[in-house]
Amino acid sequence: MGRQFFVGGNFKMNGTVKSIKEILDNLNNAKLDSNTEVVVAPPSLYLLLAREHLRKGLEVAAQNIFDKPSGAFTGEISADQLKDSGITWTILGHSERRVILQEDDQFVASKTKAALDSGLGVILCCGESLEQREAGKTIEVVTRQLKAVADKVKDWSKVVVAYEPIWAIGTGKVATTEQAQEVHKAIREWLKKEVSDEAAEKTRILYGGSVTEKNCKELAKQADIDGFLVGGASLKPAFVDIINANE
Ligand SMILES: O=C[C@H](O)COP(=O)(O)O
Repeated sequence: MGRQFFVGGNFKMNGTVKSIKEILDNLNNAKLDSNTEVVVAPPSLYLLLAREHLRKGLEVAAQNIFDKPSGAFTGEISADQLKDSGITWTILGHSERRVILQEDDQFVASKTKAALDSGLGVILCCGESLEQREAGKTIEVVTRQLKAVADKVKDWSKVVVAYEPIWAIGTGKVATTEQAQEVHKAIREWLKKEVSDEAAEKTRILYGGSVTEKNCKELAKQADIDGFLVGGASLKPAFVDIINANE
């Protein structure tokens, strides 16, 4: 299909100056598939360190932004500030923020619009809970999350969708290749129907949830899996093998 493979490393709230430099050095010194776009997302305190330390061609993402450009918003960071610091991507709508910090679809959509308006790329996360999956509501939940964004954003050229079933995140329970491909295909069909033919053809759809160097190759073979958003394994040297899963 010609979509460039994309692998994001979401460090979440992990790392120290020392350990993050070690992870970045490991990437800097590795032979990485030149056809794969690589983005790492350290905690916000370490974004500049990552930008300064990472070799050219490897990009840095924030794990979140606020939807206003500047002002009295204690503790928040804007898309413009990220751009100013050489950060080119942000993750948005991660389930940990949706669930623990109670971010709703509208807020995620508003932040996605703010990020895109400022020229950032967005890794837009979606995914269902185990309860929703067992109730047969996976596609309904995922498309509802995406629809809130589509209502505000028409140009999806800088959006990468990350499908992350909540029950697979950090649990060691990876979705089967069939489960993942089924949802990715449904997301692509939804993009065709609700956004555009072009968005359906070009939007990368990543899988996230207990991806490791062991399961990544099978997942990468699926027609609609265009890469991964990796949590725990992105902190380990084997992250390189996941980046190279599509070789
Ligand atoms: O953003 C990454 C996902 O939440 C996956 O995390 P995990 O690879 O630790 O399961």
